[in-house]
Amino acid sequence: MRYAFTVAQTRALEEAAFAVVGGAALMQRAAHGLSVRAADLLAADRGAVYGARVVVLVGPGNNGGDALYAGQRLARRGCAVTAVQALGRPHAAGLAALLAAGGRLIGGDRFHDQDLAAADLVIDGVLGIGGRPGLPDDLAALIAGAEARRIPIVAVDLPSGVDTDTGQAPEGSVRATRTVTFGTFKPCHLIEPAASRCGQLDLVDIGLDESRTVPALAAWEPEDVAAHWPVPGPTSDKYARGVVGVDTGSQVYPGAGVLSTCGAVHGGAGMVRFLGAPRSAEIIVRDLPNVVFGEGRVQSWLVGSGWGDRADGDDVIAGLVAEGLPLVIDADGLRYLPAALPGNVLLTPHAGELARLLGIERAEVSADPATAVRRAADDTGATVLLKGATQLVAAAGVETVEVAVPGPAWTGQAGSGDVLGGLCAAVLAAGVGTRTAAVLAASVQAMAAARFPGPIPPQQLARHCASVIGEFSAALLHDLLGFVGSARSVDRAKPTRSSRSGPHGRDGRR
Ligand SMILES: NC(=O)C1=CN([C@@H]2O[C@H](COP(=O)(O)OP(=O)(O)OC[C@H]3O[C@@H](n4cnc5c(N)ncnc54)[C@H](OP(=O)(O)O)[C@@H]3O)[C@@H](O)[C@H]2O)[C@@H](O)CC1
Ligand SMILES: [K+]
Repeated sequence: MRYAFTVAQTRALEEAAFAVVGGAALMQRAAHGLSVRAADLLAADRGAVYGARVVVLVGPGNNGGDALYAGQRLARRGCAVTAVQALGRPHAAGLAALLAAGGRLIGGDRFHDQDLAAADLVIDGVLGIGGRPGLPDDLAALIAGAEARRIPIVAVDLPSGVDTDTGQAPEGSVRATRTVTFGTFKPCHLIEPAASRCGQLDLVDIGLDESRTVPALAAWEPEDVAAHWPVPGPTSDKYARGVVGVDTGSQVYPGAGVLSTCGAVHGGAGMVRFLGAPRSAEIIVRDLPNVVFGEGRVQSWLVGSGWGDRADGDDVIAGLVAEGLPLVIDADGLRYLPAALPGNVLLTPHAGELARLLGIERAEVSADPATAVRRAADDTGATVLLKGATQLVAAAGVETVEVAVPGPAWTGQAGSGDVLGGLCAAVLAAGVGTRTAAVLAASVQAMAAARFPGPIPPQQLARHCASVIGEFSAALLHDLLGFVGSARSVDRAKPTRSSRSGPHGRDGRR
């Protein structure tokens, strides 16, 4: 699990550490970690650190200070280091240290694209957590030149130009090969589009103590998903695995009914009851013969996908909410919400649907998705899974927003959301809590897309989800019985106390 803290939280953590060791010591720790990772990159790329030509883009704050002190260390290891005054006046002590080690400083107006031609590495120390989003055009053009020449770029703390707390990345923000961050992750490391501008992420321990601060984000990793997936035990029957009731699809959108059922089946439900559109049922009976159609015992419900306009939408949802079972409300079902919902109701909007729910523009959701999803949870009382490039889950009254394992954009296609609704309902039927179920389902779909990338139709991707889930099971059998499952490739880590509820208070309430 990776935890991220906002700028305000990071500043408070740094203040506390300052009081113990002083600001200069923290900067030296940061610069040391940065220089070691920059040197590793140089050694890997060109076989040696000695003799490398390093360009350090320096801004006016401590981010530039970190970069200058790292430049000093690289100069001492035999690199030719040129600091470029990219923005404002550089950190005075850091600059003096670099110059004393043999580095040099050039004014930004005297450094041009062609001067980059010989560089082996660019260090981006323009802006850190004190930065406002966006970079001046001439600086953005210089950075674009380094990217075009495929010169590796190491970002100090975060890629300059991005919005630290929201993950927005205005045109011209740095796209790094590697980002070396200090103390804690920040939201921009985990939320798109900034996250993919970080390249490889490294966290340097500078001695911050975040254990008593509730994180803004908790990002799941594949081993967390494997450790929390509800794998059936030796005595589990279909009711232990869980029965999903599905009321989806319509005469106009029969496919959504089929795909949501497909998601529930391949997500591991013990049984799926389809009670949705007759036209969907005609296809399901042929393609998924294990699905049943009569009323009966159900442990979670999935409704809304492919409904279109539905005259009894309000009544259906009100009735299921009153029943009290875990309930997934997807797509068109989101148009029929009662005023207040309990936390075991999971809403699965994409950005446009979330905007409609909140009565705001889609662009506002995209500008700060973590705030939007948390507000939706607080306003409705439900748990909310925001689908999209970064999949976020928020529960009412809970400060920390969960981030699902990211995957390739191949899941961005019609039908993916229907399958995801089914996956969510399957995990809920197995008895997993709503927030965790939503993160597990979104993560497994992303992991399947990462394992089997390409333009794969959603029903086939659902089958690949089943393969990924099967590996969690193979890992568990290995642990239980001591044999090596042939398909084992997921490293199954036992959840630690801290990853379940721990010091970061994943269940922490405001
Ligand atoms: N604190 C610590 O303990 C540690 C901190 N560390 C390091 O410090 C970094 C944070 O340092 P920082 O606070 O000095 O902020 P930083 O981002 O370097 O620059 C702020 C300056 O930029 C300016 N400016 C902003 N946006 C702009 C824009 N778009 N265009 C133009 N100018 C803009 C802004 O101007 P102003 O807002 O005042 O007008 C201000 O002058 C952090 O990321 C980490 O690398 C590590 O050493 C570990 C210990
Ligand atoms: K930076």
